[in-house]
Amino acid sequence: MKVIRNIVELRAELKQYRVTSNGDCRVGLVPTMGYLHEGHASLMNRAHELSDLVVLSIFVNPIQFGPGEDYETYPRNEEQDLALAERQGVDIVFIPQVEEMYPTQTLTKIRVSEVTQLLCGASRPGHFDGVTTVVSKLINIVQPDQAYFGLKDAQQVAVLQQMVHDLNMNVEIVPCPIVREEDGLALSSRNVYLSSEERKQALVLSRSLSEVKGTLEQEGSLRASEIREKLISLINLSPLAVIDYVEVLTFPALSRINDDVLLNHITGKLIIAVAVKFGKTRLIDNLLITPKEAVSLV
Ligand SMILES: Nc1ncnc2c1ncn2[C@@H]1O[C@H](COP(=O)(O)OP(=O)(O)OP(=O)(O)O)[C@@H](O)[C@H]1O
Ligand SMILES: CC(C)(CO)[C@@H](O)C(=O)[O-]
Ligand code: BAL
Repeated sequence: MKVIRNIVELRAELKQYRVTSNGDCRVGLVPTMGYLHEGHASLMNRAHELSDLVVLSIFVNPIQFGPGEDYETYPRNEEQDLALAERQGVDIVFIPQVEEMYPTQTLTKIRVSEVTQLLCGASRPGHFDGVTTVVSKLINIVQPDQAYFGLKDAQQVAVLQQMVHDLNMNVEIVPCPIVREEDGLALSSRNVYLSSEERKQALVLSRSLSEVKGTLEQEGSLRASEIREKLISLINLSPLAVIDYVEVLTFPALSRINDDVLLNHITGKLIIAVAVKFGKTRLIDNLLITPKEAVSLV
């Protein structure tokens, strides 16, 4: 496994690789902010299935954090990350410093409209501009055939798919399923911030989502507002939970659903997404469903 910290060297290494394989190789990019866990490992596994060379990037991207967010305290552990990457058979790990990615004042930003307006985009103004800008830079540097992202951050997947479509980027965004702890909590680097009581109560995210999934499977004719109300009352049973948002939207367009519409009349996918704060820690989780399929399970 090669650990590379600058762009010139990374480009040279990739060029060499492409020349030796006569261009007959698929390069896969797995962008992360480090503090790696089994959710990240699942992206690397998927990358080994579809790509021949796996490039992992580890970069805590300052421009996707808002003022007062946790950029400075975001968990970091390079040694542990390199051990996990090695175990996963990653070929190249790219770990740039902030000065390498943003050497002078950056005057260009990539902004996707509409799909960035609700959910995390509403709670974290400017966040997705930071994500789309850094992911564009990583795609330009690595020129991957595939780039792998987790559906824990489902809005991020929708935004990035829109971006590569709109900008004709020659890369496939590969969404990967959410990896959970045995008790259901979605893995997240930020779980490390939780106190033991907060960790127990954080289960309310996955449990309330499973419960509304069960309700949808049993009763087809529900409205988005009924799902939202049920989720809000379930989450509020946890005294430490402070709801940021609870939304039921179409996916990947991320549009609101008029309350005249019964969900079982919708043919496409829906996302039921929640963001909840426990103390200073903000956790997200979601469920992607196809209502017609959910109803036909009955
Ligand atoms: N539980 C998970 N299952 C699947 N993919 C995940 C999971 N957690 C993170 N990922 C994916 O890993 C990639 C890198 O995410 P990141 O480094 O921000 O980790 P994170 O655990 O999501 O951290 P954070 O606590 O900042 O949300 C993203 O594509 C993200 O969706
Ligand atoms: C995609 C990403 C690595 C960009 O910084 C980040 O948003 C993340 O970890 O999901
Ligand atoms: N995985 C999302 C990165 C962030 O919260 O900034």
